Amino acid sequence: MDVTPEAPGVAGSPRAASISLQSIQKRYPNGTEAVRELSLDVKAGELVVLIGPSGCGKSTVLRMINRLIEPTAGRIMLGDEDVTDVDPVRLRRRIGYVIQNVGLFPHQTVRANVATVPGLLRWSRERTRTRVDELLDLVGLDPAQFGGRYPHELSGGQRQRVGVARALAADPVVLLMDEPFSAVDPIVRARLQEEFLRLQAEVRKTIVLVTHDLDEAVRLGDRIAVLSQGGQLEQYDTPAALLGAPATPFVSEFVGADRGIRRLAVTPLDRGALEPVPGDADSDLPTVPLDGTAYDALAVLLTSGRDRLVVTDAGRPVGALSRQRLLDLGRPTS
Ligand SMILES: Nc1ncnc2c1ncn2[C@@H]1O[C@H](COP(=O)(O)OP(=O)(O)OP(=O)(O)O)[C@@H](O)[C@H]1O
Repeated sequence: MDVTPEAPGVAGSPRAASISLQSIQKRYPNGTEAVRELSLDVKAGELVVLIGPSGCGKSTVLRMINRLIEPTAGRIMLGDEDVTDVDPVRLRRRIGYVIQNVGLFPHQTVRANVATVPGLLRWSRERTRTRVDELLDLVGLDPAQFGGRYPHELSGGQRQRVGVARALAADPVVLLMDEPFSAVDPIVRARLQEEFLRLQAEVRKTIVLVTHDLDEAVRLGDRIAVLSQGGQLEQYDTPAALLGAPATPFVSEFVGADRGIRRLAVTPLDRGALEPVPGDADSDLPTVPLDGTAYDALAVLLTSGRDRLVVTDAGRPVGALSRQRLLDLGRPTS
């Protein structure tokens, strides 16, 4: 099993811990088996997305990790520590949690909201203040401008950023996010996702994120866990592998007919997949840089109306791609 127990954080930020769910189960008193038996390992610093149809148990899995829901069976490890029976209140101070409508306290300022967990941990006023300002900066909100505002004085996207800052305030080793971007419109959402990826590159937390949006899963996830009813794990793979080789008919169906296009967006332009630059190539063939994706290349072909392009590295041609070759790259192997 390829699990890193802990990863060093960057400049001043502490570790991120791996998560190991071992045969966890949740059966409600009314007999509903929300999660029958699920085992899942998340590496330290990895961003894993849980996706699946409504009611399949995604939120239940997430809330079992911070014990907002008590598992009826199974074991949960954070790094090397078995936290199955650790006091849930203390556990939650090590685990950030971001939900759909953020759940900011409406009568507290942005600063006070972000300072919630440092307050519980009895940090000094000065340490808290420094940390809160640092986090507001990190999520792209000027502390001087936004620190004293109340949640109703913010846009949806800004509230969302405060939610993320609050969840990161006490340097949690794990961040759990339940549909964090679904309450904002698609344009704000795409921008938040992009900013969030930049933030994650900086803080490198272990993140488990629930979504029902496959594009979001593909864009954000290092790995994606596809669940079906009862928290059954259908496939756990990188976005490219999931789209390229769905492991079960359920996954095939779930990722849908347009997975070829989605797959192109996560397929790098590999030198090995390129065709030779034709000797008679006319010099005005469109170009795409080698560090782009197959999707970028297809977009160039479609907008230029040509059926071949040249791939360049530092401005020099290193190969060619025909439209057919590109479409083959998006074709599943199963
Ligand atoms: N308190 C409860 N008592 C009984 N059954 C419950 C309870 N909470 C959730 N369930 C059931 O457990 C199953 C899993 O719910 P869960 O909220 O984890 O699904 P989900 O995949 O997150 O769904 P969605 O995408 O719709 O949010 C559902 O069938 C739900 O009806």
